Amino acid sequence: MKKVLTIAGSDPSGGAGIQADIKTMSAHGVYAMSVIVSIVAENTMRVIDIEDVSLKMIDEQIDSIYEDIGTDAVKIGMLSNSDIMSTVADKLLEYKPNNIVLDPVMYAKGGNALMQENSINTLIEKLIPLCDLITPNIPEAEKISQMKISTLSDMKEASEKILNLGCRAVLLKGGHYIGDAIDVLYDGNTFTEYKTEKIDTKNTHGTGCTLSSSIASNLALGYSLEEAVSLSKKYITEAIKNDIHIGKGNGPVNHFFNFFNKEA
Ligand SMILES: Nc1ncnc2c1ncn2[C@@H]1O[C@H](COP(=O)(O)OP(=O)(O)OP(=O)(O)O)[C@@H](O)[C@H]1O
Ligand SMILES: Cc1ncc(CO)c(N)n1
Repeated sequence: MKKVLTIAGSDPSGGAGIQADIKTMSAHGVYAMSVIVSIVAENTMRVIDIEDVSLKMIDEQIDSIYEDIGTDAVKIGMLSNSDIMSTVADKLLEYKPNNIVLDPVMYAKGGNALMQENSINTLIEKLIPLCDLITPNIPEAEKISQMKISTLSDMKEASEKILNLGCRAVLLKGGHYIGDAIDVLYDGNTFTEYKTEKIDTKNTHGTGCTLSSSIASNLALGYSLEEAVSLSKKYITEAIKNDIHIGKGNGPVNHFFNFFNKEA
Protein backbone atom coordinates (compact mmCIF):
# COMPACT_ATOMS: atom_id res chain seq x y z
CA MET A 1 0.00 0.00 0.00
CA LYS A 2 1.31 3.47 -0.87
CA LYS A 3 2.02 5.68 2.14
CA VAL A 4 1.26 9.40 2.37
CA LEU A 5 2.13 11.73 5.23
CA THR A 6 0.44 15.01 6.07
CA ILE A 7 2.29 17.61 8.14
CA ALA A 8 -0.37 20.15 9.13
CA GLY A 9 -2.72 21.60 11.74
CA SER A 10 -5.66 19.83 13.38
CA ASP A 11 -9.23 21.01 12.68
CA PRO A 12 -11.51 19.49 15.35
CA SER A 13 -14.58 20.18 13.20
CA GLY A 14 -13.20 17.69 10.69
CA GLY A 15 -13.49 19.60 7.41
CA ALA A 16 -9.98 20.99 6.95
CA GLY A 17 -6.41 20.37 8.13
CA ILE A 18 -5.18 16.95 9.21
CA GLN A 19 -8.71 15.55 9.39
CA ALA A 20 -9.53 16.50 5.77
CA ASP A 21 -6.14 15.16 4.68
CA ILE A 22 -6.62 11.76 6.31
CA LYS A 23 -10.17 11.44 4.92
CA THR A 24 -8.98 12.37 1.42
CA MET A 25 -6.00 10.01 1.49
CA SER A 26 -8.18 7.17 2.78
CA ALA A 27 -10.71 7.82 0.00
CA HIS A 28 -7.83 7.38 -2.48
CA GLY A 29 -6.81 4.01 -1.04
CA VAL A 30 -3.43 5.10 0.30
CA TYR A 31 -2.19 4.66 3.88
CA ALA A 32 -2.52 8.03 5.66
CA MET A 33 -0.13 9.23 8.38
CA SER A 34 -0.06 12.59 10.18
CA VAL A 35 2.35 14.88 11.98
CA ILE A 36 0.31 17.49 13.85
CA VAL A 37 2.18 20.81 14.15
CA SER A 38 -0.64 22.99 15.57
CA ILE A 39 -3.96 22.39 17.25
CA VAL A 40 -6.57 24.87 16.05
CA ALA A 41 -9.83 25.41 17.93
CA GLU A 42 -12.06 26.08 14.92
CA ASN A 43 -15.35 25.11 13.34
CA THR A 44 -17.29 25.90 10.18
CA MET A 45 -17.89 29.46 11.47
CA ARG A 46 -14.65 30.72 12.99
CA VAL A 47 -11.16 30.18 14.36
CA ILE A 48 -11.15 30.52 18.16
CA ASP A 49 -7.55 29.76 19.11
CA ILE A 50 -4.31 28.20 17.91
CA GLU A 51 -1.80 26.27 20.01
CA ASP A 52 1.45 25.14 18.40
CA VAL A 53 3.05 21.79 19.20
CA SER A 54 6.65 22.13 20.48
CA LEU A 55 9.46 22.02 17.92
CA LYS A 56 10.92 19.00 19.74
CA MET A 57 7.66 17.06 19.35
CA ILE A 58 7.39 18.02 15.67
CA ASP A 59 10.95 16.78 15.13
CA GLU A 60 10.26 13.54 16.99
CA GLN A 61 7.00 12.87 15.16
CA ILE A 62 8.73 13.20 11.77
CA ASP A 63 11.61 10.99 12.95
CA SER A 64 9.13 8.36 14.12
CA ILE A 65 7.64 8.10 10.62
CA TYR A 66 11.00 7.75 8.85
CA GLU A 67 12.57 5.44 11.43
CA ASP A 68 9.83 2.93 10.73
CA ILE A 69 7.57 3.38 7.72
CA GLY A 70 8.74 5.99 5.20
CA THR A 71 6.56 7.82 2.66
CA ASP A 72 5.66 7.80 -1.04
CA ALA A 73 4.40 11.40 -0.85
CA VAL A 74 4.23 14.19 1.72
CA LYS A 75 1.57 16.90 1.91
CA ILE A 76 2.39 19.99 3.95
CA GLY A 77 -0.43 22.24 5.12
CA MET A 78 -0.74 24.90 7.83
CA LEU A 79 2.65 25.86 9.36
CA SER A 80 1.90 28.74 11.69
CA ASN A 81 5.31 30.33 12.19
CA SER A 82 8.83 30.50 10.91
CA ASP A 83 10.35 28.22 13.58
CA ILE A 84 7.95 25.43 12.60
CA MET A 85 8.75 26.02 8.92
CA SER A 86 12.51 25.75 9.60
CA THR A 87 12.04 22.58 11.67
CA VAL A 88 10.00 20.92 8.91
CA ALA A 89 12.41 22.11 6.19
CA ASP A 90 15.41 20.66 8.08
CA LYS A 91 13.66 17.29 8.37
CA LEU A 92 12.79 17.29 4.67
CA LEU A 93 16.47 17.96 3.90
CA GLU A 94 17.44 15.11 6.22
CA TYR A 95 15.03 12.47 4.84
CA LYS A 96 14.67 13.73 1.23
CA PRO A 97 11.18 12.28 0.63
CA ASN A 98 9.72 12.07 -2.89
CA ASN A 99 6.63 13.97 -3.99
CA ILE A 100 6.44 16.94 -1.61
CA VAL A 101 3.22 18.96 -2.09
CA LEU A 102 2.99 22.24 -0.15
CA ASP A 103 -0.34 23.99 0.41
CA PRO A 104 0.88 27.36 1.75
CA VAL A 105 -2.10 27.90 4.07
CA MET A 106 -2.30 31.52 5.30
CA TYR A 107 -5.96 32.16 6.19
CA ALA A 108 -9.05 30.11 7.07
CA LYS A 109 -12.17 30.60 4.89
CA GLY A 110 -13.56 33.15 7.38
CA GLY A 111 -10.40 35.28 7.00
CA ASN A 112 -8.59 34.38 10.26
CA ALA A 113 -4.80 34.14 9.97
CA LEU A 114 -3.36 30.63 10.29
CA MET A 115 0.21 31.70 9.45
CA GLN A 116 2.09 34.59 11.04
CA GLU A 117 2.66 37.33 8.44
CA ASN A 118 6.35 37.66 9.31
CA SER A 119 7.07 34.02 8.42
CA ILE A 120 6.56 34.46 4.68
CA ASN A 121 10.31 34.92 4.08
CA THR A 122 11.06 31.57 5.73
CA LEU A 123 8.35 29.95 3.60
CA ILE A 124 9.94 31.40 0.49
CA GLU A 125 13.59 30.82 1.37
CA LYS A 126 13.50 27.47 3.17
CA LEU A 127 10.39 25.52 2.18
CA ILE A 128 9.36 26.42 -1.35
CA PRO A 129 12.72 25.33 -2.87
CA LEU A 130 12.24 21.82 -1.44
CA CYS A 131 8.81 21.25 -2.98
CA ASP A 132 7.73 19.33 -6.06
CA LEU A 133 4.46 21.26 -6.14
CA ILE A 134 3.06 24.29 -4.33
CA THR A 135 -0.70 24.95 -4.42
CA PRO A 136 -1.47 28.57 -3.40
CA ASN A 137 -4.93 30.08 -3.75
CA ILE A 138 -5.11 33.59 -5.23
CA PRO A 139 -4.58 35.60 -1.99
CA GLU A 140 -1.65 33.32 -1.03
CA ALA A 141 -0.11 33.59 -4.51
CA GLU A 142 -0.44 37.39 -4.31
CA LYS A 143 1.55 37.40 -1.06
CA ILE A 144 4.25 35.04 -2.37
CA SER A 145 4.66 36.65 -5.80
CA GLN A 146 4.10 40.21 -4.53
CA MET A 147 1.73 41.04 -7.37
CA LYS A 148 -2.02 41.64 -7.66
CA ILE A 149 -3.92 38.85 -9.43
CA SER A 150 -7.14 39.84 -11.22
CA THR A 151 -7.07 37.90 -14.49
CA LEU A 152 -6.05 34.51 -15.87
CA SER A 153 -2.97 36.09 -17.39
CA ASP A 154 -2.04 37.49 -13.95
CA MET A 155 -2.39 33.93 -12.56
CA LYS A 156 0.12 32.71 -15.16
CA GLU A 157 2.56 35.56 -14.47
CA ALA A 158 2.37 34.90 -10.70
CA SER A 159 2.93 31.15 -11.29
CA GLU A 160 6.13 31.94 -13.18
CA LYS A 161 7.35 34.19 -10.36
CA ILE A 162 6.60 31.51 -7.76
CA LEU A 163 8.31 28.78 -9.82
CA ASN A 164 11.40 30.99 -9.98
CA LEU A 165 11.61 30.70 -6.18
CA GLY A 166 12.82 27.12 -6.73
CA CYS A 167 9.91 24.66 -6.57
CA ARG A 168 9.37 22.18 -9.44
CA ALA A 169 5.77 23.19 -10.24
CA VAL A 170 2.98 25.57 -9.18
CA LEU A 171 -0.78 24.96 -9.16
CA LEU A 172 -2.44 28.34 -8.69
CA LYS A 173 -6.02 27.68 -7.53
CA GLY A 174 -8.75 29.93 -8.84
CA GLY A 175 -11.53 29.11 -6.37
CA HIS A 176 -11.37 32.79 -5.33
CA TYR A 177 -11.48 33.97 -8.98
CA ILE A 178 -14.67 35.67 -10.07
CA GLY A 179 -16.14 33.43 -12.73
CA ASP A 180 -15.28 29.78 -13.34
CA ALA A 181 -13.15 27.73 -10.95
CA ILE A 182 -9.96 27.73 -13.05
CA ASP A 183 -6.71 26.31 -11.68
CA VAL A 184 -3.44 26.84 -13.57
CA LEU A 185 -0.56 24.34 -13.43
CA TYR A 186 2.89 25.58 -14.45
CA ASP A 187 5.88 23.23 -14.53
CA GLY A 188 8.43 25.59 -16.04
CA ASN A 189 7.52 24.61 -19.62
CA THR A 190 3.78 24.38 -20.02
CA PHE A 191 0.71 26.06 -18.55
CA THR A 192 -2.21 23.64 -18.15
CA GLU A 193 -5.65 25.00 -17.24
CA TYR A 194 -8.17 22.96 -15.27
CA LYS A 195 -11.56 24.57 -15.53
CA THR A 196 -14.95 23.75 -14.00
CA GLU A 197 -18.05 25.82 -13.42
CA LYS A 198 -18.19 27.56 -10.04
CA ILE A 199 -20.58 25.52 -7.85
CA ASP A 200 -23.01 27.74 -5.94
CA THR A 201 -22.37 26.64 -2.33
CA LYS A 202 -20.99 28.04 0.91
CA ASN A 203 -19.66 24.60 1.86
CA THR A 204 -16.04 25.02 0.78
CA HIS A 205 -14.26 24.67 4.15
CA GLY A 206 -11.08 22.69 3.50
CA THR A 207 -11.23 22.60 -0.30
CA GLY A 208 -7.53 23.51 -0.54
CA CYS A 209 -6.48 20.88 2.04
CA THR A 210 -8.55 18.28 0.20
CA LEU A 211 -7.16 19.13 -3.24
CA SER A 212 -3.51 19.06 -2.12
CA SER A 213 -3.97 15.76 -0.25
CA SER A 214 -5.66 14.27 -3.29
CA ILE A 215 -2.73 15.34 -5.50
CA ALA A 216 -0.19 13.91 -3.01
CA SER A 217 -2.14 10.62 -2.98
CA ASN A 218 -2.28 10.44 -6.77
CA LEU A 219 1.48 11.15 -7.03
CA ALA A 220 2.12 8.37 -4.50
CA LEU A 221 -0.02 6.07 -6.65
CA GLY A 222 2.36 6.73 -9.56
CA TYR A 223 0.41 9.20 -11.71
CA SER A 224 2.31 11.94 -13.52
CA LEU A 225 1.89 15.47 -12.14
CA GLU A 226 -0.49 16.44 -14.97
CA GLU A 227 -2.60 13.27 -14.49
CA ALA A 228 -2.58 13.65 -10.70
CA VAL A 229 -3.84 17.25 -10.87
CA SER A 230 -6.49 16.34 -13.44
CA LEU A 231 -7.82 13.44 -11.32
CA SER A 232 -7.69 15.58 -8.16
CA LYS A 233 -9.57 18.46 -9.77
CA LYS A 234 -12.34 15.96 -10.66
CA TYR A 235 -12.27 14.63 -7.07
CA ILE A 236 -12.58 18.07 -5.40
CA THR A 237 -15.34 19.11 -7.82
CA GLU A 238 -17.42 16.01 -6.98
CA ALA A 239 -16.65 16.42 -3.26
CA ILE A 240 -17.97 20.03 -3.41
CA LYS A 241 -21.02 19.05 -5.50
CA ASN A 242 -21.96 16.28 -3.05
CA ASP A 243 -21.66 18.47 0.06
CA ILE A 244 -23.15 17.16 3.29
CA HIS A 245 -24.44 20.28 5.09
CA ILE A 246 -22.56 20.05 8.38
CA GLY A 247 -22.40 23.04 10.76
CA LYS A 248 -23.77 26.59 10.66
CA GLY A 249 -21.05 28.28 8.58
CA ASN A 250 -18.85 27.23 5.65
CA GLY A 251 -19.36 23.48 5.86
CA PRO A 252 -17.03 20.72 4.69
CA VAL A 253 -17.00 18.88 1.39
CA ASN A 254 -17.98 15.21 1.09
CA HIS A 255 -14.68 13.33 1.01
CA PHE A 256 -16.42 9.99 0.64
CA PHE A 257 -18.94 10.75 -2.13
CA ASN A 258 -17.70 7.59 -3.87
CA PHE A 259 -18.58 5.39 -0.91
CA PHE A 260 -21.97 6.53 0.34
CA ASN A 261 -25.05 8.24 -0.92
CA LYS A 262 -25.88 11.35 1.13
CA GLU A 263 -29.62 10.73 0.56
CA ALA A 264 -29.42 7.25 2.12
N1 LIG B 1 -17.40 27.05 -5.55
C1 LIG B 1 -16.54 26.25 -6.19
N2 LIG B 1 -16.93 25.53 -7.28
C2 LIG B 1 -16.06 24.71 -7.93
N3 LIG B 1 -14.78 24.55 -7.57
C3 LIG B 1 -14.32 25.26 -6.51
C4 LIG B 1 -15.16 26.14 -5.76
N4 LIG B 1 -14.43 26.69 -4.74
C5 LIG B 1 -13.19 26.16 -4.85
N5 LIG B 1 -13.11 25.31 -5.92
C6 LIG B 1 -11.96 24.51 -6.32
O1 LIG B 1 -11.48 23.89 -5.14
C7 LIG B 1 -10.06 23.80 -5.17
C8 LIG B 1 -9.50 24.54 -3.94
O2 LIG B 1 -9.50 25.93 -4.25
P1 LIG B 1 -9.59 27.14 -3.25
O3 LIG B 1 -9.10 28.32 -4.02
O4 LIG B 1 -10.96 27.20 -2.68
O5 LIG B 1 -8.60 26.68 -2.14
P2 LIG B 1 -8.30 27.28 -0.71
O6 LIG B 1 -8.76 28.70 -0.66
O7 LIG B 1 -6.87 27.01 -0.44
O8 LIG B 1 -9.21 26.41 0.26
P3 LIG B 1 -9.18 26.34 1.90
O9 LIG B 1 -8.27 27.42 2.40
O10 LIG B 1 -10.59 26.49 2.36
O11 LIG B 1 -8.69 24.97 2.23
C9 LIG B 1 -9.64 24.39 -6.51
O12 LIG B 1 -9.56 23.34 -7.45
C10 LIG B 1 -10.78 25.33 -6.85
O13 LIG B 1 -10.87 25.60 -8.21
C1 LIG C 1 -5.96 23.35 10.53
C2 LIG C 1 -6.38 24.04 9.30
N1 LIG C 1 -5.61 23.92 8.19
C3 LIG C 1 -5.97 24.53 7.04
C4 LIG C 1 -7.13 25.28 6.97
C5 LIG C 1 -7.50 26.00 5.69
O1 LIG C 1 -8.64 25.50 5.13
C6 LIG C 1 -7.93 25.36 8.15
N2 LIG C 1 -9.10 26.06 8.16
N3 LIG C 1 -7.53 24.73 9.28
